[in-house]
Amino acid sequence: MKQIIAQIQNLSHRYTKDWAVKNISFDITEKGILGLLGSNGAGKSTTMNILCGVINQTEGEVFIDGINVRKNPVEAKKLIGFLPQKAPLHLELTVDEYLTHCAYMRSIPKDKIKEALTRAKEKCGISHFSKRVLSNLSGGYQQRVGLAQAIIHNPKLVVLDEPTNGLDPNQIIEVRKLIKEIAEDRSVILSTHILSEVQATCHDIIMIEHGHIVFADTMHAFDNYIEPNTLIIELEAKPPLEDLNQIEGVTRVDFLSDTKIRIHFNSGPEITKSIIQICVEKAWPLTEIYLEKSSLDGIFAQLSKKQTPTL
Ligand SMILES: Nc1ncnc2c1ncn2[C@@H]1O[C@H](COP(=O)(O)OP(=O)(O)OP(=O)(O)O)[C@@H](O)[C@H]1O
Repeated sequence: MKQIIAQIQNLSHRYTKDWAVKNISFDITEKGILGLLGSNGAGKSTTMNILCGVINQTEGEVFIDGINVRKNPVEAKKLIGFLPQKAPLHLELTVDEYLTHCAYMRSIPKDKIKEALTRAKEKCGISHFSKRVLSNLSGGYQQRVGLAQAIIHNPKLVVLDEPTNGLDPNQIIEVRKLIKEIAEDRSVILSTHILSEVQATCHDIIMIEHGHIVFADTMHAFDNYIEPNTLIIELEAKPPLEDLNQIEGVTRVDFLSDTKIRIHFNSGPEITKSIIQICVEKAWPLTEIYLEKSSLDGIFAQLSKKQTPTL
């Protein structure tokens, strides 16, 4: 059984009148990446900031390796590395100057700082930029420096708030790869509003909406749980609408062009068989058929109709 490194118990927080998060509970297991997925304003940053002891929660408790973050923040923070949504970089410093500053802030003994810098820089692929001023690095490399400061003290848990936000597609791929490498030695929790980010990097997923957990399980369970409810077909000629509407399970038909059609259905994905069958019967030359992945909004709509499993 996997060891638990962090426990979030009945966590609630309100800044003013409304609850930003309400009664959230989950565990973070040792090693691997947990994705916290939610749309803007769902409560991801609030949860992360409480987890890292940046703000104190209104209710509930957070334990890192058994240490209560609210009651013993100094000890708890030694176990956590944090890269907030806006990386806390000092752009006028060189990589070495900045990471040395971070090492001091993390109370790393003076004689261990060089070793800590070398290890973090190697892990994050920035050793060759040691003397480079941060403002002269690309966004992707600045984010690597942000990740290096998060692991400078070799924490057991690394918390990353929207770590690929604002990066270009190539930088996103590189940073995701690096996050996976970082998670080989420790636990990582990352927040994002992009489903594909979680699918590309995480083993477990927690979906949060309006401050509540709406789904919590493995990524594998999530992929099996979320069923597509639209598919696209492409034919060589326009088929009669009434024939498509008569297929069992079809709820709506949208013509994207004369020959490309989106079919909404409320039965299982086996509806593809019925569609192929009617194409054969009616001699409609079918050139393409595929199930569409649900959008985040679509998934939230599906989840709200189903009973939600939690970790
Ligand atoms: N300092 C604050 N004062 C008042 N309300 C806040 C504050 N910070 C966040 N909120 C509110 O709390 C709720 C949750 O915000 P939070 O930033 O945690 O969401 P999020 O999922 O991280 O969204 P985003 O991706 O946009 O950062 C939102 O309604 C937000 O407006």
